[in-house]
Amino acid sequence: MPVPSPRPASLHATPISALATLVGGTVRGEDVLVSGVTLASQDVVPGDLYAALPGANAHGARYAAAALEAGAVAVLTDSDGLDLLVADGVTAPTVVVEGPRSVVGPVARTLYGTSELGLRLFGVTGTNGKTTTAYLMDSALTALGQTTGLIGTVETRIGDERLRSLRTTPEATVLHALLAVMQERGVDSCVMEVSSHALTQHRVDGVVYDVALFTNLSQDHLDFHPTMRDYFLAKASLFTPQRSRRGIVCVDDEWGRELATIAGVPVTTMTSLADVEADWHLVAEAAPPAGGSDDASDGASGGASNHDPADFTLSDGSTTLRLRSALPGDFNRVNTAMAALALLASGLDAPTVERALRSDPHVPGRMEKVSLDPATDGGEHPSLPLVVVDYAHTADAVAAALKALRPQTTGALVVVLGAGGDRDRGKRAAMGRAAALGADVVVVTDDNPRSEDPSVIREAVLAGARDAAGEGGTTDLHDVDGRAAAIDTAVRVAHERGPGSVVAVVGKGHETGQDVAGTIHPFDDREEVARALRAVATGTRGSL
Ligand SMILES: CC(=O)N[C@H]1[C@@H](OP(=O)(O)OP(=O)(O)OC[C@H]2O[C@@H](n3ccc(=O)[nH]c3=O)[C@H](O)[C@@H]2O)O[C@H](CO)[C@@H](O)[C@@H]1O[C@H](C)C(=O)N[C@@H](C)C(=O)N[C@H](CCC(=O)O)C(=O)O
Ligand SMILES: Nc1ncnc2c1ncn2[C@@H]1O[C@H](COP(=O)(O)OP(=O)(O)OP(=O)(O)O)[C@@H](O)[C@H]1O
Repeated sequence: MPVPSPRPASLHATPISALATLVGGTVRGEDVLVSGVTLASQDVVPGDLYAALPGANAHGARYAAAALEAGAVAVLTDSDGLDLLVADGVTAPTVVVEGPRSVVGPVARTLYGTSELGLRLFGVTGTNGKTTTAYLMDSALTALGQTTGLIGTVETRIGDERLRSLRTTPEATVLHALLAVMQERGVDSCVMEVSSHALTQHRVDGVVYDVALFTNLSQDHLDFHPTMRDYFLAKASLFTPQRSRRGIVCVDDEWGRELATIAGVPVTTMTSLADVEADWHLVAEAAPPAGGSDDASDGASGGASNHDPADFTLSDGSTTLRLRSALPGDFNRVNTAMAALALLASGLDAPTVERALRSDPHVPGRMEKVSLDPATDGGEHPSLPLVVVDYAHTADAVAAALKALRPQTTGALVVVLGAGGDRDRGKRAAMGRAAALGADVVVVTDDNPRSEDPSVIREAVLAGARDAAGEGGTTDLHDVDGRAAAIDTAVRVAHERGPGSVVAVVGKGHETGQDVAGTIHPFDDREEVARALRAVATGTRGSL
């Protein structure tokens, strides 16, 4: 998949003097026309303005010469950046403004003509559930015949064109260009994930969401945000008139409840908890009888839609929607309900929303079932365990994923997990604890170790798992160096523990690479699971 760097066909060449006036800056040197803007020297298109921003590693002014070499015709920077340009002998026309990161959005909006968006824009934020909710909405809107755009962790999509996402939420320069291209291609609605990093770094400035959604908040990203409150306030900034028109807030956790009281735009609240006040209540219907529609051994590879139908109602006292979560787990009912309320808020009526959400979404790496294909893998293998690949990488998400799989487990529930290196260290033990409390067997292994020693990360996860023993957590813990070996171990153990065993491989979901010491090695949990299943099937063929 190509990296997203599309530019709209119609450009709004603008003199830098006009941009300086727009952002309250001054021009040094000649007034020139610019037709695009980028903040990465590697992405310059001739005629661009290069936004040289102060960074954690370096000041972007250090890359101005490279940007000009690539065809940029002017620079936007702050006074520190100007000093660096002078020191480096760079004499290009320059717009000087303090806090340049915060003006990149409005500049991009002017150059790409995105101030009046002719499409409906949804923004989803929260610690967990952004990708899933965005896919549910995208799939519902597509089912209604709309042309959709999607911007998120897994991919960026404009209609049928798929682009690789570098981040959950792109830089403002890329975002405005994407929205302009979507307008040109007749996209009706775009659903995008909005990360807390993006909100803090002004990546979505200059964009106003028709509907903003908040799913939940739990510990994550404390390597970036000093405290949970800072993390919360970053998320809350989406619910202000500069950034959205209205909000849908899940008030299942206390952060959602606080957000509903401080939001600067009208919000509709939703809860799945009986004792919490909200505009809309989600009520789960009785689970289908055991052995009902779910079939752990059916053959299709991938896709999560073969799980229990999990019907539920969503009611505000006068209107009741009857909905079905195509994905397992209580939390996916919440995601489906959030999607439903966002669609209602965008003007669709209740029967249309019900119908649209009946489509079967495929959400890559989110509770995605992986099994062998009978056509290519030598027929049915009914004794193999059900294996689910999921992106749970917070303690809350690990607990929720395991809770969702427990009802489908009549043997042992085995989990494979690790924790990412160079990221929030505080969540490692909590993830281990959640794993030991939720599963019968815990296989601790490597996630993306990045620059850290993988054994040190595993030990932190294991320490949390061991601590849970006093609270009834399992003591069946394994430390396995290497994720492929860990998946093998888990599949083998689950198979040995007998029919009805389930394996959850969590943490990397849709990812197709593993970052070890700065090198991305090809690695896809789903492929590794299929390989491990095949090995067990082959090794035990006589008994299958
Ligand atoms: C922590 C963080 O978010 N850092 C972002 C920040 O980097 P920085 O301040 O360290 O930048 P820097 O490396 O010092 O470089 C300074 C400037 O020089 C520019 N530069 C740098 C090198 C070069 O060759 N040419 C060049 O022009 C850079 O584009 C930058 O503008 O500003 C850069 C652009 O200005 C971002 O690319 C960068 O995102 C990094 C790559 C990143 O990984 N961010 C992650 C953590 C992130 O944003 N994640 C969230 C999802 C979180 C989640 O929910 O899981 C996301 O939205 O993806
Ligand atoms: N509403 C929810 N509440 C709690 N956990 C959830 C919820 N939705 C999904 N999860 C869990 O969190 C994991 C990540 O889900 P998803 O990718 O949808 O979230 P996300 O917010 O996009 O995360 P990220 O930004 O890290 O990609 C899932 O694999 C699942 O285990």
